[in-house]
Amino acid sequence: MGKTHVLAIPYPAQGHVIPLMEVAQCLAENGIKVTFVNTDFNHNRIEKALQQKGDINELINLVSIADGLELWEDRNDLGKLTEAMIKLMPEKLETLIETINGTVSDKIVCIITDYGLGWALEVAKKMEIRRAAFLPASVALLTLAINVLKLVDDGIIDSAGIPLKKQVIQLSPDMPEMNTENFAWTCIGDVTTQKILFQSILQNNKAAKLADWLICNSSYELEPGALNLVPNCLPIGPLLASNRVGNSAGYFWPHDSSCLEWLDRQLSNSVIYVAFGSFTIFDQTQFQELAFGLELTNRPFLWVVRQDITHDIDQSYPKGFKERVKNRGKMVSWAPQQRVLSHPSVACFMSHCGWNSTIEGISNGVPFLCWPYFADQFLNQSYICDHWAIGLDLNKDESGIITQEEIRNKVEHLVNDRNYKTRALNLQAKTMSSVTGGGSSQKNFSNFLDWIKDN
Ligand SMILES: O=c1ccn([C@@H]2O[C@H](COP(=O)(O)OP(=O)(O)O[C@H]3O[C@H](CO)[C@@H](O)[C@H](O)[C@H]3O)[C@@H](O)[C@H]2O)c(=O)[nH]1
Repeated sequence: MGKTHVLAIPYPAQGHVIPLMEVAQCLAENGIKVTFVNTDFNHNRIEKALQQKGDINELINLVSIADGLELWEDRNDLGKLTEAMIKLMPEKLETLIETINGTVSDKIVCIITDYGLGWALEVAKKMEIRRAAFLPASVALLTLAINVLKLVDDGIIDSAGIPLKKQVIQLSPDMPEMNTENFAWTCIGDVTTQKILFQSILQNNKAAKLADWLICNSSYELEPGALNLVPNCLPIGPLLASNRVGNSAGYFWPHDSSCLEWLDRQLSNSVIYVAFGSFTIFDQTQFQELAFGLELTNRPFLWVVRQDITHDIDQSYPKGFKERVKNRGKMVSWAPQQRVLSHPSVACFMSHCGWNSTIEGISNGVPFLCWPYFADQFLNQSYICDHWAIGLDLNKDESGIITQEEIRNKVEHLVNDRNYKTRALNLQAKTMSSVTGGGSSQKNFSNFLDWIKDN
């Protein structure tokens, strides 16, 4: 008998590919064959960045389809990307499935798609294939998304998703507050982009009704309030490579593992880990101020400086910066983040608060310094600072800059007040209980697996 075969398709962004790849690895470990569909653009960089073939289970087959943009077009323009994808990808996906099913005996029995690609659920429905949606972000974000029409009715946003006034809302007392200015779609790009993203939320909400399963990278222990509002959303997280024996995969840039040896040489609980995910861009002034701030802390730091973190080709560090910080500072262009955060030398995490970074920090009991950039990151910041109280936010001065003194002061505050670390360790213990010893996420995953196998 052939193997059970599923197709997994992530939204084409780093924070979406990595956790869905983790789901795929867990399925493959349980004997499921997975066809993992990236966009051509991401497929090429993932293949290039892959360090060891063994990092991806051999039951996972990486394939790709076009995203509808030209090679040179800006994929960080999410409005443009969303429009291009919806025009071309449904047809490409359908053809891909037909081709696969026409050539192999073990036909695709189920599609697992990112919640943000509702059209893939429609394709699956049309082709009479069973379907699951995967949410790589917080369940709090999902509750916001599914309540957007109520927000329109309540006069909080207009029918295009634009806030009618600046205000703070709370969907449940057991969830963080949300500022209308920082709704996931209102803090991205220009108004045109925001309207496109809002329309896409409406379409995805509608398509989600076609899903037989909705799974997410969270846990009941972490987001009880939000999960109460969406009982059909089943958490299977935290999704981490360390839950199995293996490395994370699906990263867009090669990991520079020299930082692990550097971490080995640092004192326990001493290092500031600084990383802002895959989208954050700094202007030159802020970039330099961050460098000065790290210098001013007088503490060891590991800083991920992506090649595209500023618009300047030549990221210029302040004059003499590297000579002054010497070995106290380590800069890499991309780190094996999950392994870095589990290293005993790491004291705190200066982060953009992407959901994966948030989950990875929590799972290792690391307190945060929050520096959100866009999308759901402000909501995650509220979770971290106000709701779980495991971190501090970095505030801008009147000229809109996070100054070096602010960085130094907040680092000192966070590291010297042991309550942050204590709460972070407590949250870690609670959260990790869901993926150990038959915890709730393990049970959900096991039920999900049974459903997939039952074809
Ligand atoms: O040097 C690095 C830095 C990051 N990572 C990994 O890259 C992923 C980054 O994910 P995330 O922290 O979620 O950030 P983004 O890539 O910015 O993720 C996008 O997708 C997330 C999930 O929807 C959203 O929460 C974010 O706001 C959105 O920007 C994580 O698994 C990290 O471990 C590395 O491997 N090496």
